[in-house]
Amino acid sequence: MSEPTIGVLALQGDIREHVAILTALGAHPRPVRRPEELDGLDGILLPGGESTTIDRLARIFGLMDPLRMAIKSGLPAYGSCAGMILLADRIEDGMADQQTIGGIDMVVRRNAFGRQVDSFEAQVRIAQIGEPDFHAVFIRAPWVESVSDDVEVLGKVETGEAAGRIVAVRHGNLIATSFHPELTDDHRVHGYFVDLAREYALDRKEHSQ
Ligand SMILES: NC(=O)CC[C@H](N)C(=O)O
Repeated sequence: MSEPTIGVLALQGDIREHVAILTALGAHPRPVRRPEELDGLDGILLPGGESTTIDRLARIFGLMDPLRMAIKSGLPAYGSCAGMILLADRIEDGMADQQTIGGIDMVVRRNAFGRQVDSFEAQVRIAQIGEPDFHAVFIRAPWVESVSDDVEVLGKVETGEAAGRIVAVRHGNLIATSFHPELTDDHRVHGYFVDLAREYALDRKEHSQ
């Protein structure tokens, strides 16, 4: 079976780590900086970093509308941390003119876990990737404040002060996590996304025959 080609938005943030994991999983990662680099993708990964910077650069590079169109047309996407913010239809505590790509019908609060805990680690249970719980690393992370009925909650924080907060969701072909799975050796979240991109690629091939 041919493996999916997955774009990694390469404007700012943890690009290299995601490319390495996607490669280890057998997918074909491709950095995306220009609109034409979205052509022919089976998925796109939006890395963590700083959502205001990524938004600003995406607008400068003319990528914002092409990304919106690609996602509207059904392209699978996975956003981690700042990437989660980019996939949210609405944000709280954003910068005054901050825009998102949108697609997931949810409200996400930026830097939600508070200044005292800029970063922390906690267990997250995600039924779709199985046991054991995912050991998640959060860095100035957002949380999901609320979701519409169309959004599936994939995971909540299980341990510590933030227990109960929604930190992983799926809406159609869009997945988002508050945490950074590229910083641990557990590749199950990336694997879940690669599976989604592989299915999308197969579907597209069948429909074009
Ligand atoms: N690690 C991250 O991606 C942090 C996200 C960052 N706080 C933002 O608002 O974009």
